[in-house]
Amino acid sequence: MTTVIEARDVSTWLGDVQILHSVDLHITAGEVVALLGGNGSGKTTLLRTLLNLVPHQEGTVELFGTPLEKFRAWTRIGYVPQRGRLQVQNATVDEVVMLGRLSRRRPFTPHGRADREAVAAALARVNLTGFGSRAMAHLSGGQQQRALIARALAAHADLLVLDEPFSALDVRTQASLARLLAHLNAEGLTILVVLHELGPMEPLLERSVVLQAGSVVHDGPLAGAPSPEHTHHHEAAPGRALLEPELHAPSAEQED
Ligand SMILES: Nc1ncnc2c1ncn2[C@@H]1O[C@H](COP(=O)(O)OP(=O)(O)OP(=O)(O)O)[C@@H](O)[C@H]1O
Repeated sequence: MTTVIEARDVSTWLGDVQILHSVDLHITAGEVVALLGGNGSGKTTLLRTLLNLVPHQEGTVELFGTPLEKFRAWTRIGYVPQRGRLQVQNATVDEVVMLGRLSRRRPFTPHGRADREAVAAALARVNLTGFGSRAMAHLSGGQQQRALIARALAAHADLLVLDEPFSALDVRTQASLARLLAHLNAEGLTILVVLHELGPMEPLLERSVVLQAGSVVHDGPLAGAPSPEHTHHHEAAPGRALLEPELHAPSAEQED
């Protein structure tokens, strides 16, 4: 099995504060793994550490078998950040998806037919054909997520890393996004996704990793655990029990 992510004993400080404590994470090709945990438990920091967007002070990270410090094949990884972090509101959908092609091209060469075809094919795969000239700001939340996934597909990414892609999406949009991710996984894409609740991803998930205060407190299958929507029992699988306070808290975001 090809190892996609191998993190060992990773600790990350942001400023003076230690956020991640000796985190281990192993993901192999073709897996769908959910990263769960309460607010501030370090999920985003872990993603950003794995992608070398913040430095880690202890431990080792390998991506596709290459140490992070030496890893250059960034087109293999598509990162879909939290929507609040999206800084491309004024760009058109075509421009955003074309960003996925930038790193595949030699510097300063204009994009050619192959790039335009790759963008069109990626938009078709996420069902956004015809949306290319629209501004990102004018898309719905679900369509924005699809456009960002298309950017990764245009780059021919093998690994998709998504940070709370379902937040602020209505239930129907969540379900259709989950179907898209299932489809892409069936085609071979490995998926690491930060989730606040399992929701429509549950059938797709083989494994969950739960962070609490920057440490991994659960890493294993979801199978057999009672649904979080139907239980308050703390004998539920750790991956669920730890999420319960948030699952049952009213969420303003979901009223979007
Ligand atoms: N630049 C920073 N300097 C110091 N602490 C930070 C910084 N950025 C985030 N933190 C803290 O790190 C902790 C982990 O944050 P992180 O965003 O990784 O958590 P999270 O699990 O993704 O949370 P959420 O579910 O709310 O998005 C939080 O306590 C946060 O306040």
